[in-house]
Amino acid sequence: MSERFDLIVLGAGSGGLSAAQHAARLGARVALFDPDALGGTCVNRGCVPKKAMWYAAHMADMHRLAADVGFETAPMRLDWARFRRLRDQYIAGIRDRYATRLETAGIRVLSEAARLLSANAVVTASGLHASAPHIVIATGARPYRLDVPGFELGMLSDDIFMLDAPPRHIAIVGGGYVAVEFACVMRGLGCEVDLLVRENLLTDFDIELVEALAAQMQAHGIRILRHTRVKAARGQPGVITLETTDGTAHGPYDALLWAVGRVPSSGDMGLEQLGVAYDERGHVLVDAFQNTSVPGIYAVGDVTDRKALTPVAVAAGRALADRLIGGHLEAKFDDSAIPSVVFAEPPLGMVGLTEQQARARYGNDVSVHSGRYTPLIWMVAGRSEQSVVKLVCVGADRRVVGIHVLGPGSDELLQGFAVALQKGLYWHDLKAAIAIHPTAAEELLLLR
Ligand SMILES: Cc1cc2nc3c(=O)[nH]c(=O)nc-3n(C[C@H](O)[C@H](O)[C@H](O)COP(=O)(O)OP(=O)(O)OC[C@H]3O[C@@H](n4cnc5c(N)ncnc54)[C@H](O)[C@@H]3O)c2cc1C
Ligand SMILES: NC(=O)c1ccc[n+]([C@@H]2O[C@H](COP(=O)([O-])OP(=O)(O)OC[C@H]3O[C@@H](n4cnc5c(N)ncnc54)[C@H](O)[C@@H]3O)[C@@H](O)[C@H]2O)c1
Repeated sequence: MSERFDLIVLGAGSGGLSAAQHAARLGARVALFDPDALGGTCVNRGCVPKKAMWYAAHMADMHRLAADVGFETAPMRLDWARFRRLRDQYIAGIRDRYATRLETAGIRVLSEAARLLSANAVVTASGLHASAPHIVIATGARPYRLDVPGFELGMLSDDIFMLDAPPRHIAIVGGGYVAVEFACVMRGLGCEVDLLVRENLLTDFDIELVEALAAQMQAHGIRILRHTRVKAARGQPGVITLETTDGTAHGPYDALLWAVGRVPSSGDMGLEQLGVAYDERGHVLVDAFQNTSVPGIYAVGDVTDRKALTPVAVAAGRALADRLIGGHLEAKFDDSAIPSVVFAEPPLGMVGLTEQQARARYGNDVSVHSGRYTPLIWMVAGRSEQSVVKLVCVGADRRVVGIHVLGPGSDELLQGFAVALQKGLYWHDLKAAIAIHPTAAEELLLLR
C-alpha cells in the first residue's frame, strides 16, 4: 500500500531539509527519506567538522603569533581525542535538534534510501511505497575516486574526520576547496604537508589572490607541487609513496588524502529510466526553478549543476517549497552574487566575477583596484605576509562586479559586501562610506 503525501524529499542534507521544513511550515504533508545521518554532508562530514578543525588550527597559529608578540608560551599540544569528542558531541546535538524540529513539524522521516517508480511514486528496499504530486531529489554528492593503483591506501574527505591522531606527514592530492582547506588545517595542527596539484590551485578564484595565498601557504611550510599528476600509490597503510607521471616518487607519507572533486549521487534512483536529463558528469539538469526535464520531479543542491555550497542548496530548497506549496509561482533564488570562502590560513573569499572573468565578458570596460597590506598585529610581530583586497568594476560609473579578499578576517567581512554587491554597488558608494578603523574591512574602502 502506498502512503500519500503532498511532497516527497529524497535526502536530508542542506537542500532536502530546507525544502521539507519549509513545505511543512506552509502546511504540506511531507515525507523525507535518507538512509544516513540527518544533516547530510555539511553537518556530518563537511562544513561543520571542517570549520571546527579550522578553528583548532587557527588557535595553534594564534598561539605562535602570541609568542612572536611577546607572550611567554609553553608548547601547546592538542588533545586530539578530546577535541574530536567535543566536536562530534556538538554535531550530534545538531542532528538531535533536527530530529526534534522535524518531528514537531509533523514531517515523516524514513531512514531508508528511496528509488523512483514514477514521477510521483517512490519505493524503498524494505518495500515501503509513498506517492506525492511532487518529488524533490536532494541526494547530494560524494568524493570522486580516482582510478589509480593503490587508491585504497588514501583517505577521502569523509575519512579525515575519523582520524584518531594527527598524521606526521600527509600528502594531499588535489587543488580545490577541500585540498587547500585541509592542507592549511593539517599544517596548522603541526603536520608536514605536501600538496600535489594536477594543474593549478582554486581555478574559480582570482589568480592574483590565489597566488598570494599559495605564497603564504608555502611560507607556512606547505610544500606545493604543481603540474604533478599522481599515477599510483604504493606501499602499505602508514608508509605510502606516490608515483607521478614524470617518474618521480614522493614520500613516504603516513597519510594520504584524495581531494580530487565530488560526483553527484544521481544514479540507482530510477531517474534515468524516467527520462531525467543529466550533464556529462552526472549532475541532474535543472532550470532556474529547480525543475528537472520531467514534470513533477525537481532537484536541489549538489546533485544539480549549480554551485555546490550549503547556502545555495538551502536557498534552492526554500524557493522550491515556496513555489510548489506556497503557491508563489515565480519563486526562485537569486544566484547572481553567491559569495564563497575557502577556509584556508588565511581565508580567501570572493563574490561576483574574477578579474579574468570580467575582462572576458566586458573587455576594456573593466577597471581593477587592488591593494596589499600587512595586518596590524602581524606588523607588530615583525611579520611581512601581505593580505590582498581587490575590486573589479565595469563601466564609466564603475559598478562593482567582483570583490576579492585574502587575509585574516576575510571570511567574516565578505558577507556585508556581498549583500551590497547583490543590491548594486558602485565605486563612489565605497568612497562615500565611513570606514571602521583599524580593520581588514576598511581596506576595501581605502582602495585607490
Ligand atoms: C569537506 C567539505 C567541506 C565543505 N565545506 C563547506 C563550507 O564551508 N561551506 C559551504 O557552503 N559548503 C561546504 N561544503 C559543501 C556542502 O557540504 C554541500 O554543498 C552541501 O552539503 C550540499 O547539500 P545537499 O543537500 O545538496 O547534499 P548533502 O548534504 O550531501 O545531502 C544529501 C543526502 O542525501 C542522502 N541520499 C543519497 N541518496 C539517497 C537516496 N536514494 N534516497 C534518500 N536519501 C539519499 C545522503 O545520505 C545525504 O544525507 C563542503 C563539502 C565538503 C565535502
Ligand atoms: N569552504 C567551502 O565553501 C567549501 C569547502 C569544501 C568544499 N566546498 C564545495 O564542494 C565542492 C567540492 O570540493 P572539492 O575540493 O572536492 O572539489 P573542487 O572541484 O573544488 O576541486 C577538485 C580538485 O581536484 C582536481 N582533480 C580533479 N581530477 C583530478 C585528477 N584526476 N587528478 C588530480 N587532481 C584532480 C581538480 O583539478 C581540482 O583542483 C567545491 O567546489 C565547493 O563548491 C566548499
